[in-house]
Amino acid sequence: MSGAEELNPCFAVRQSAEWVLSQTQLVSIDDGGIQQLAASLADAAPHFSPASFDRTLHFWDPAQPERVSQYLLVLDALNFCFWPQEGLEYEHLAGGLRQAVQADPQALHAERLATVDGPGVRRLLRQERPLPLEEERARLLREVGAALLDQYQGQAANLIQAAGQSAVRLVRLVTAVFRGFRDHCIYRGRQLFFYKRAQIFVGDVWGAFHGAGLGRFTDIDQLTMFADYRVPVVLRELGVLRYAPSLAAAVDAKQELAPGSQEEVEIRAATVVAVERLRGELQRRLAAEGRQAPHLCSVTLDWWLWEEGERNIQRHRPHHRTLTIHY
Ligand SMILES: Nc1nc2c(c(CN[C@H]3C=C[C@H](O)[C@@H]3O)cn2[C@@H]2O[C@H](COP(=O)(O)O)[C@@H](O)[C@H]2O)c(=O)[nH]1
Repeated sequence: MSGAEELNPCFAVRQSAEWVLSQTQLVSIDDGGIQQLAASLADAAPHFSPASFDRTLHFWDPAQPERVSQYLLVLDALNFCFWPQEGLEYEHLAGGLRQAVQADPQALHAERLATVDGPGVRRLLRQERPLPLEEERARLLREVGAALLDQYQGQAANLIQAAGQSAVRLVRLVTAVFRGFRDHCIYRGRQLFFYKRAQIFVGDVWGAFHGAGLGRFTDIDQLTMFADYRVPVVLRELGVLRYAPSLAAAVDAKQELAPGSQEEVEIRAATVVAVERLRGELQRRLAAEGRQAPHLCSVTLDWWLWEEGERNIQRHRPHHRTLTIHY
């Protein structure tokens, strides 16, 4: 491994996931499923674009890039573990925060974030009932507010600019500056990295700004997919991921899987590797057909898979359940 790779958190995610997959007993990747899914996506992939990012659900104002940046960092500081509350979904987080910023442009000012408490986060998202892990969400926001004030004049936009248009550098900065984004674990004596919220923040900045201005990155293709709890469901339903009977029974019975357990780690790692292999297969197919797919990358592939999950949410089997701040 070269020095540069040692510094590359996205490489660390790929390497971690590949290592886990070399040991897996509970989850396997069906290469026939990869081939089939790549064939079915060959017509859509050339149209993948950062511009598919939803600017109506999310806060967007072309005149306020700083405010958009602050919104996206807060969004992805809180973008985890909705499932303990029946009916609570990502759209309530994105939409609630958007309304908060539209109602009060200072709602996400770093000073406000640095002093927020649990009920304050609930009010920010316009939720009536206590949020899952509500005090943790408040602690994570206080950490973001304090660190922004300490190092970036309170502005997420300054943090983004400090990365010099490198997605890899921005993942490194986010995981260096904010403890809450350090999505890693020790498994069988090894440190494994997933960095889901740090990477999805970079993906969301790229998407919100349609790959221009603050959202311009020269290496966005370095990001991996975002190891959440939705995309594994889609890959399982599409015959790409196969669960051992014991794991399938636990997931389908909605039993909680402990963070860092073999079950949870194998699901997350296999999802990362499967999407990397799917991307490679799609790129090979399109190149062989002489077709261009300028924005085919793990980010746009991830978004397609996640939205495929949203489209089929009623019919798909349950997602795995891990109580965590990471995804
Ligand atoms: N891998 C991946 N995970 C994603 C997203 C998003 C939303 N991204 C939007 C922004 C731009 C794109 O166009 C997407 O529309 C949320 N999540 C994760 O899902 C879970 C919530 O699910 P549910 O309970 O159903 O709301 C939770 O862990 C959340 O962190 C994604 O894109 N990729």
